[in-house]
Amino acid sequence: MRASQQDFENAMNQVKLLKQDPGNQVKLKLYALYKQATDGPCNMPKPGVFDLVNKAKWEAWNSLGSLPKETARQNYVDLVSSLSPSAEASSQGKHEADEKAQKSKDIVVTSEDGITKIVLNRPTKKNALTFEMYQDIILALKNASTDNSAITVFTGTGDYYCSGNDLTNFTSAAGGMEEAASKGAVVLREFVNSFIDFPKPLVAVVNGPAVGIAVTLLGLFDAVYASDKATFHTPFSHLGQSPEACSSYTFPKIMGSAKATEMLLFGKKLTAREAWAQGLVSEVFPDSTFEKEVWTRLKGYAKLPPNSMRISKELIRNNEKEKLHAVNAEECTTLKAKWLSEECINAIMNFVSRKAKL
Ligand SMILES: CCCCC/C=C/C(=O)SCCNC(=O)CCNC(=O)[C@H](O)C(C)(C)COP(=O)(O)OP(=O)(O)OC[C@H]1O[C@@H](n2cnc3c(N)ncnc32)[C@H](O)[C@@H]1OP(=O)(O)O
Repeated sequence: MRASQQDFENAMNQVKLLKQDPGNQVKLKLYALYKQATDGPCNMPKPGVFDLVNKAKWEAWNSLGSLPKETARQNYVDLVSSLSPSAEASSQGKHEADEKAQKSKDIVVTSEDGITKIVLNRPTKKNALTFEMYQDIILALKNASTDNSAITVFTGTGDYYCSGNDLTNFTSAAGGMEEAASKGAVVLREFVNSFIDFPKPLVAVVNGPAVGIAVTLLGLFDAVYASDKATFHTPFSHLGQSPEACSSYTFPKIMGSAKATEMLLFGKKLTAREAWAQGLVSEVFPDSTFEKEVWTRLKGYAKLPPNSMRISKELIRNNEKEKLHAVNAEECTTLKAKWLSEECINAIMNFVSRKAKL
């Protein structure tokens, strides 16, 4: 299969997220493939003998000769995927990769009865998502996409499903807001991409209130089951932010633009029944029987022929995958700028200094 422009852009983002320096040889190879994929064969004059760095880069690029742009793009994507954290894990064996995700502090991953369960496990902070948790979820989804389970389910521990992005992601970053915003945009893009591309049925078991990105992501799930104690709140304007997880596209499509506006612009909080009436939730259950009813049902669904479910999902998702990736890219760029705005910085500071909650 040929790497698309989107795959290429994703790979470029992944490079920025590498935890380990891949070494100069690999970096030169990445540079050369990138130049070949974007500019074509090297026709620049060779740098002088004392310009060591640029000379090494030139030589790496020039060594690719007339390699076609598409092949260079594919080779770049392959090389990055062999370096990415998930690939690092899978190259050490699938079992170890699963272990890595399962050992994660705030995300618990289990697989049983044909269901891979990804549990947000930070109840003292209402399951707010740290940068580390975003990365762990990316890895857990990558593993779940190829494990033996038929369906994958997200849920939360404690009284909340998830209170959205951990607002201290921005205040505790060593390099300050600028660095946090740049990192945030890259992490967010890859995180949302992993939901757009997830190949198996993805189900949310919303055990309590959901806030921010925990709500917007639901537009990318295949089914959403909610306790009647759950609420759905996207206070982006209150936070000086803008929508993410493709909700600027999925929400108007799911509920119509008038209802989407109330949520995404005015921050209207919905009850579970309102969210059901607007098409965001598949079914609402009484909290007293929620767990029992939902898991019984999901265990039944997990016995359906997995390939058939996968192919049906592919038919549905493929119609708009490209659009979703484009929306995700645009939302991340917009958010990166918003995170550096006075409106947003003030809102986050007010939360952190305990002056404001939602
Ligand atoms: C990098 C990718 C970014 C993607 C962009 C995503 C955007 C979003 O998700 S926007 C939404 C962000 N979320 C919020 O604004 C929620 C903020 N939290 C609250 O307003 C409240 O905590 C609450 C309504 C969720 C719960 O209120 P309450 O029941 O009164 O409980 P506490 O406030 O005492 O919370 C307990 C504990 O948890 C901490 N906490 C809760 N949510 C967050 C959060 N989102 N970020 C950081 N910390 C959170 C809260 O500070 C308390 O901590 P302690 O004081 O240490 O006990």
